[in-house]
Amino acid sequence: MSKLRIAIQKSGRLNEDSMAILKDIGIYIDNGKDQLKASAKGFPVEVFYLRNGDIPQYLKDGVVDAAIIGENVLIENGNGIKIAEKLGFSSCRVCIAIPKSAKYSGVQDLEGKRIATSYPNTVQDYLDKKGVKAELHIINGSVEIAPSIGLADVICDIVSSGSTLFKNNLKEVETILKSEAVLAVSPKLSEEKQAILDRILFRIQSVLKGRESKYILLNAPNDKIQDIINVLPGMKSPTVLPLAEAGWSSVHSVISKNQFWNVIDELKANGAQGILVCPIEKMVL
Ligand SMILES: Nc1ncnc2c1ncn2[C@@H]1O[C@H](COP(=O)(O)OP(=O)(O)OP(=O)(O)O)[C@@H](O)[C@H]1O
Ligand SMILES: O=P(O)(O)OC[C@H]1O[C@H](OP(=O)(O)OP(=O)(O)O)[C@H](O)[C@@H]1O
Ligand SMILES: [Mg+2]
Repeated sequence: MSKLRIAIQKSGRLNEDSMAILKDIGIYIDNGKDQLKASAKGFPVEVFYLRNGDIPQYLKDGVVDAAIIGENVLIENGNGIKIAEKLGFSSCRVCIAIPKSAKYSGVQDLEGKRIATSYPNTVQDYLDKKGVKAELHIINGSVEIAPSIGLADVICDIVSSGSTLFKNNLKEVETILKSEAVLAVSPKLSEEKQAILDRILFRIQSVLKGRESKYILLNAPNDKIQDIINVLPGMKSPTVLPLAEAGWSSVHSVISKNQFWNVIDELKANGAQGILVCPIEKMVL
């Protein structure tokens, strides 16, 4: 039986979360140090440890079938590669930044400027769309230093917290795109491998739904149960169980992680007590 070849970043920002999601979907690998390829136990998958920047070419050539990769790298260099799922980690944006002291009134101010970047295709596409001509300088790292050493007037690089820009006396003036880690798929995927990928996608979706949800349990007087149910929609409908103490019930439900703090006051106002909020490992719908 053939195995699905999945590439993940060998080391860097995506490695740890990529390993974690594989583990959460039941793909266990013995990742000995310096191992570049490993077979999963009990599942038809082989994991390849590669440089993030090299992965698009491997996908295009069908050397690997799928990969966990930054969406920004696919936009830069991934024509024809499809995204099967957004994975919700390594969120960042690709931005244009200029020295803090420089004036900026719009994208036309980039005309004729020297722009240092590791993402030349992304920047060129953006400039073409805006009808601006500039000179690109391609560098592979420490892009933010370029203006202070006189290599460029402007940079285009990844921004997350903004602290690298701040430390280098730069300010963000344009956001070109937003990115997060994604599961990308080779255009050369066979039908047999598509079936393995479908099983993986189903598992990933269960893990992602679990990550964004919480299990909530609370106690409330019976005459308040309907009000509480109205606040807590749940997956289908909440479970209501009688407590040993007469006149009281326990309500169990699932709630979006982001909704919880918005409804907590309403729950308390409706007489909820002993509220427990627990993580959900997987959610199969
Ligand atoms: N500061 C950041 N915050 C959040 N995500 C980031 C940040 N910097 C990069 N990323 C995301 O993580 C991906 C990997 O970044 P990282 O710096 O680890 O590797 P790289 O040097 O771009 O690639 P390679 O594996 O080829 O060396 C980027 O493509 C981007 O999607
Ligand atoms: O907005 P921030 O939170 O400061 O993050 C942005 C920085 O993170 C990335 O660099 P990284 O640390 O990955 O170093 P690298 O250039 O060696 O890849 C990116 O290239 C920026 O320099
Ligand atoms: Mg980096």
